Amino acid sequence: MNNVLRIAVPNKGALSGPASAMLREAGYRQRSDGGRDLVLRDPDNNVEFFFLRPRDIAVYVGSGTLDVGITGRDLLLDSAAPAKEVLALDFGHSTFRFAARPGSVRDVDDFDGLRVATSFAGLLSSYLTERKVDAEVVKLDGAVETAVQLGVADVIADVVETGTTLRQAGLEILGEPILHSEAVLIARADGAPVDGLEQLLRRLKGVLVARRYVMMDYDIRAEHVDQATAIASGLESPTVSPLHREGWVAVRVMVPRDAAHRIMDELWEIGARAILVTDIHACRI
Ligand SMILES: Nc1ncnc2c1ncn2[C@@H]1O[C@H](COP(=O)(O)OP(=O)(O)OP(=O)(O)O)[C@@H](O)[C@H]1O
Ligand SMILES: O=P(O)(O)OC[C@H]1O[C@H](OP(=O)(O)OP(=O)(O)O)[C@H](O)[C@@H]1O
Ligand SMILES: [Mg+2]
Repeated sequence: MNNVLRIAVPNKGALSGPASAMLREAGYRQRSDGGRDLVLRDPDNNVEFFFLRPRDIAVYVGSGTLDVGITGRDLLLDSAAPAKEVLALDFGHSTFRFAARPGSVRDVDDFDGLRVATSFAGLLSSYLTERKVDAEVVKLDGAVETAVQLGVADVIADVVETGTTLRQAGLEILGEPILHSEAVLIARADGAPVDGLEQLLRRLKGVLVARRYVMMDYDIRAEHVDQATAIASGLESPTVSPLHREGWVAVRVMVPRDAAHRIMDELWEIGARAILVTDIHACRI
């Protein structure tokens, strides 16, 4: 029997709900909505979940206290913990950006001598060093946008999702994004083997595919299959089965969810009929 896989999961905040939803879709036990358990055992799957602050997760995983965890790429880099990203999870997307009062500062290269407030001091300091900018980093815990108004900083560097918080604080984005972030699965940086990690990865990749793809079935005249396959080629290769109706075949193919309607229109144009789209509930690719 393998060792129990110990998985760190965000206990609150923007990543908490979506992380639990993804694990549930991957077949694991999770806390009920609003649940406050700190530890949850899932003996059927030989795993244990530890609900922790997302900012601390890279520290637990980096030190080897826990085997793997789900956190934000920005938080992982900010921690400088010896942990590495093993899979991007396609939720919790955000950018990490500079903002200031409109017209006050033009570019990062003009930051010398200015005060930049952030709750991601590690991430910001490495960026400023890399860009050879000599600015003062003001470390705050949150509500960073208010720092400019209160005169504590000239510029802020913070997480931006919709940009609403910045606008409400009368600030404007400045320069290029420092980082594009999303939720990621992390493990120890030294790549030491972890019992059960391969299975967890297969399950999470299965959820990503089930979310991104749909199954498409259609009937078409056999001589048009090559043309149809050029429109929708599938992950591997489409399944083609004979139909009772002479000269026709049934085709089954996975297509990207966001392209499904365009593909249906194009298939229809070349003579496909009875085109059906269904969700993929779960898969292992
Ligand atoms: N709208 C958002 N606001 C904050 N963090 C976000 C948002 N969207 C995605 N994230 C990501 O969530 C992580 C921050 O989560 P965390 O739980 O620390 O902060 P939070 O959601 O702002 O919660 P809190 O209320 O404790 O500040 C980061 O990786 C960040 O990139
Ligand atoms: O671009 P938006 O969609 O407005 O989202 C980004 C804002 O949301 C988060 O703040 P949160 O409410 O978590 O407060 P905090 O700064 O205290 O963490 C984040 O720190 C930004 O301030
Ligand atoms: Mg926050």
